[in-house]
Amino acid sequence: MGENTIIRFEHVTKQYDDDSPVLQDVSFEIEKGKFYTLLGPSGCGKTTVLKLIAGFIEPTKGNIYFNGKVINNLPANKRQVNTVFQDYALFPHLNVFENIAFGLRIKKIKNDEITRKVKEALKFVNLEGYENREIKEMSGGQRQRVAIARAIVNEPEVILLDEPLSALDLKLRTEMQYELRELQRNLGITFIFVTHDQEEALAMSDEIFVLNGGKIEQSGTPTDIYDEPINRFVADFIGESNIVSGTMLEDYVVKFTGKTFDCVDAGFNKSEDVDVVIRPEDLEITLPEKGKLQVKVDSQLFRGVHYEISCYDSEGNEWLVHSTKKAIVGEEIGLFFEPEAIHVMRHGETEEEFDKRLEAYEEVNG
Ligand SMILES: Nc1ncnc2c1ncn2[C@@H]1O[C@H](COP(=O)(O)OP(=O)(O)OP(=O)(O)O)[C@@H](O)[C@H]1O
Repeated sequence: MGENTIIRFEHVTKQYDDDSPVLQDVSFEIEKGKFYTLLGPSGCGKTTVLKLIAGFIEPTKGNIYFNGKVINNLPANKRQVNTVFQDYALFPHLNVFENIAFGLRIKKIKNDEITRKVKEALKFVNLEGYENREIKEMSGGQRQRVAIARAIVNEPEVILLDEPLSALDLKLRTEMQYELRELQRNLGITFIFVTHDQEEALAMSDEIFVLNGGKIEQSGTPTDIYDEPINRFVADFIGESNIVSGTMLEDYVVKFTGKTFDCVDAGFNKSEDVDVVIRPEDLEITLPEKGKLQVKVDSQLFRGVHYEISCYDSEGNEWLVHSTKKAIVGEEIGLFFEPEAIHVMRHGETEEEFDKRLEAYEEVNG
């Protein structure tokens, strides 16, 4: 365990009743002072991970460590963790000041100390002077900030945020993404943020854990995960992708859509069936004879910065292209891409298997 590790999950399984486990043998480490995001589709177990960290539920198997100590059964109020809920869970009958002061009053902290701390927390979330406002007089974004102030006023080591931006409209949501990120940097507290919105995860996080069906599919920085998805699920879930089936003929040579291409991937079995990913922004529109693939333009949407162009090859695969150049619907065009744009993935490979394969390859090939 690294010296900066604050939370560690060691083979954690969570099962409710006799149902199949909602988390299965999950292991990961959270470091101090970073912004983490748990990303995945509805029901994949994100909230369950948060509840285990907060102490609202206990693991069925495995261990959870906080600063090196097992905390599996430690009551929630004994943990250095505060949660910001999706619906903010503010007290409607208390004003802003009393909402934020609530936890401090329970801890029997002196009045002048409470006033100082609440004011400081309000300053952090840009709500100075709002102490006496009623909750019902606050907008969605302001309530969000009160909820965050209520969490940071306790000076926890970790703040858990369960889809805290999902109730906000798009513009406010984007503003709050910046604010939250800034706030986390200024406070230096570990944030663990839950979302099913991949763009939000990419924009905000130091590290992302991609969850699916109670397991972590991949973890890494936003660029790691975007540029090197390890399997079809991650590629499909993070950003838009063109994913086709292919065959790895030998190291650095892959075949798909009936053609052979140079690529930068290696370490597969000879003639292994693989999934091939190319991101829409890595495809360039050109003349048919200059393209590596020949396709027919099916439809086109203007997206502000780029055109989103949908094309089909002769085998019926769809190719999505993001281009600043316009295409003509119904026309034959060529698609050009560099070898680096091709990402080859082993069917259903896990992160552990991926790392092992790479290690084994590097051992043999240096
Ligand atoms: N108390 C419970 N008893 C039984 N099953 C539960 C309980 N809480 C959650 N589950 C189940 O566990 C699974 C994971 O739920 P969880 O809330 O962790 O998912 P999530 O990824 O946060 O989903 P969402 O994005 O929809 O909130 C779901 O299938 C859910 O129905």
